[in-house]
Amino acid sequence: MIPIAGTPVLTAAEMRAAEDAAIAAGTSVDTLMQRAGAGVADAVRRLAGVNDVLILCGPGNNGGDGYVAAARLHAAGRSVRVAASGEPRTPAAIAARALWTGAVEPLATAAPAPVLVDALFGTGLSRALDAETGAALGRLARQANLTIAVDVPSGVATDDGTVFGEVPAFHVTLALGAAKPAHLLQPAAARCGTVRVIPIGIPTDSATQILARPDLTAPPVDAHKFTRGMVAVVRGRMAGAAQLAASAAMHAGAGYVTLLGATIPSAPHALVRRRLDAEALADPRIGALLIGPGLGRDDDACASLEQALATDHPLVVDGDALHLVTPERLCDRHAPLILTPHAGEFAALFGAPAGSKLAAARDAAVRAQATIVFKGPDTVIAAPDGHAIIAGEANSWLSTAGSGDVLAGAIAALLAGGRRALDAAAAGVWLHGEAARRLGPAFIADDLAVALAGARA
Ligand SMILES: NC(=O)C1=CN([C@@H]2O[C@H](COP(=O)(O)OP(=O)(O)OC[C@H]3O[C@@H](n4cnc5c(N)ncnc54)[C@H](OP(=O)(O)O)[C@@H]3O)[C@@H](O)[C@H]2O)[C@@H](O)CC1
Ligand SMILES: Nc1ncnc2c1ncn2[C@@H]1O[C@H](COP(=O)(O)OP(=O)(O)O)[C@@H](O)[C@H]1O
Ligand SMILES: [K+]
Repeated sequence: MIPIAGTPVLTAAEMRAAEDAAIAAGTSVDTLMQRAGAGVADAVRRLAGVNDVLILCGPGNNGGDGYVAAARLHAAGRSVRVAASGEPRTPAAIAARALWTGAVEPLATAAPAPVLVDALFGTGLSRALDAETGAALGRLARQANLTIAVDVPSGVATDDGTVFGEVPAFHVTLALGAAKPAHLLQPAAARCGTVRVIPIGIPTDSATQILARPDLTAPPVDAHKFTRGMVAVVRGRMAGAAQLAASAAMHAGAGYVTLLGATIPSAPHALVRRRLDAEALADPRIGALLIGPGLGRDDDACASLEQALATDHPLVVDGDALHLVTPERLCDRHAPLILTPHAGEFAALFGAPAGSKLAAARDAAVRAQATIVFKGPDTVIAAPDGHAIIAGEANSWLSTAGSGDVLAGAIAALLAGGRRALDAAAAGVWLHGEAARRLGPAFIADDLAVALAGARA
């Protein structure tokens, strides 16, 4: 059982291709199923203790994994029963079924057990469970103390994270071979509980990875404020938003932060206030220019945005500014560019997302030739070269006004510090999530900005 941070994410088709490549190289489907079932049995043995186990087996290879796991648990002396929705239909699942010598109970009338293992459907699910199967799964899940899904909870769409009808929330999901988008994208991810990968001995490369803790070492001994990175934040109508972003940039490790468009000193005194003019924007030491938080959408906002776009600084575009640009206006910039839309801003800039959030973020990155941070309860970061990073579940108390401004400031600090755009965006999302995790419940965005420093440590 491997924790998923930093591991690859494969769609159903990519997983099938990896399995097919292993099969073409001489590993049989039955061997892969034995490895999967053995990994599941081992995990269940450790998680279930001495409690009785009920394994639900479906008609495909997910069900095959279930039969293998049942046979192995029985051989290990565990109390295990099997219930099925019908006969297995794939050759590998039929062979696996033959290894299980115990009874197979009808799913609809199966008695509950303290530990429920769902091996009904995996990556092959193409539509909603029939009403009887869905009801039985829901009933048995409610009556169990521990629920474990094999590969994915039955009823979630592997690739886009949608759910077909009612799907119980599992405690643990054992991803076979690699994590899939459904383990990270909502609403499916919330049904998965804790996700662990069960290796099945095949290479699983992918352009998509799960967010992992970035390298956040202290500045080198010879650092000075400008080598740590200078961030300039453009202030707009709602000054608080830009202040929050600037505070976040400071607490995320920028060496020098300036707020452009404000001249009256106020706390924090480390924040340098300057007029927004050509001279300030021409400062060659600016390592990242952030525009959008609280900018407004009036003529002044448009004028500020034009000024920012006329520079060749690395740029982070957030909030209102995302309503004032088009992908075509952005796509020929040469300097690094990061856009940080939430769902509404994404739709305004790129149109309603077609397909999964992952696919939509990737397409948007190509269209704007920018790194996209598509925010929400799940966050997808995508670069124009096709690489993508998905952040797992974050503290839902992040749903508070200004937390996006804090994220934009953190990303600007990491971009100014010299990271590539994708790395800066990923490190910013990680730091933001970690700060929220440390704060726990009901924090405000001001606290979140300050907590970035502790998260960095
Ligand atoms: N490939 C490999 O080498 C390995 C694969 N592994 C395992 O296999 C899993 C994928 O297996 P899979 O492709 O057989 O699909 P699976 O999810 O079991 O179900 C599909 C079956 O259900 C049917 N069906 C679909 N929707 C339905 C519905 N709503 N209600 C009723 N039926 C429905 C569909 O038939 P259909 O009716 O659509 O023609 C098909 O018969 C994967 O998650 C992993 O656990 C591991 O063992 C490692 C090696
Ligand atoms: N339910 C949630 N669970 C986890 N993170 C969330 C949730 N809702 C919002 N977030 C995160 O909080 C931030 C909100 O950003 P945004 O919507 O731009 O807020 P604001 O405009 O108020 O600053 C994003 O980083 C987003 O990913
Ligand atoms: K399953």
